[in-house]
Amino acid sequence: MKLIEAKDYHEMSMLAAEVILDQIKSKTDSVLGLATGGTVLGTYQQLILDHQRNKTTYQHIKTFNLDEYAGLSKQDENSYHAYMKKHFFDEVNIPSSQTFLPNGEAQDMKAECETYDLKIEELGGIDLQLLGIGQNGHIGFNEPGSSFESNTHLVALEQSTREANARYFDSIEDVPTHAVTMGIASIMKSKKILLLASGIQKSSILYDLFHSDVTNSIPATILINHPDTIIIADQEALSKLHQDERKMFAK
Ligand SMILES: N[C@@H]1[C@@H](O)[C@H](O)[C@@H](COP(=O)(O)O)O[C@@H]1O
Repeated sequence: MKLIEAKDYHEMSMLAAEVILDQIKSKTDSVLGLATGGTVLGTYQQLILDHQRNKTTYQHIKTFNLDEYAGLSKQDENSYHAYMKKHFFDEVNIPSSQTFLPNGEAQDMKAECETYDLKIEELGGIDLQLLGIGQNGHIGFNEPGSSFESNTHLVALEQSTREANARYFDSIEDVPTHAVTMGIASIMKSKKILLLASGIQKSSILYDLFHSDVTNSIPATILINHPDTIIIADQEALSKLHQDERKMFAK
């Protein structure tokens, strides 16, 4: 795991966009694993700005999102389908036939998950997976206790996760209780992983991430076993780590 320290949210987003653009430039038909949430919004904004200024093309890019709420229609403004369309897909020249998200309304969820994993494999696997991190250490929606062997599956969301995401909904009761998420094994198969963290609310989990052994009670700790993981975090998110520790992890 290589740590890159950013001054603030804006710098984190700019650095993250650079990593993604390097990937796209080195392989114009890259398969990108994408994330939702507040942390990655600025990164999408930077990619859109670059697309407008430099005409970087997404014509041959394929994308797979990490997760989707169960039971929300694609049109629901809180669905991750709607988030991706609004904040990224509609703003770059990516053909919609090349963007994939789990279907949270699938009748047969097991079949949906299997098909999703197969599709990723069929397109050659994920070259670069973008990740945020939950305050409880979840990646995607792999909550504490998730198996490291899991592929795409249906999960029950922790109350704390529903509370953290309630800010987007009218009330906590409206936050779905379940979601479909790529599993930890699916995420670990990505050739490269880019995890972003910003803000004081992520400082405790980042401290734990760098100090804890690999444990499924903090799912993100598995990332230390991945050969090519970059973490870009801002100063607030790193504020519980000593300067010397930050230097050590930056190597
Ligand atoms: N399922 C998403 C994750 O993919 C995201 O990384 C995380 C952090 O969200 P945020 O960036 O808004 O803090 O929580 C959500 O629940």
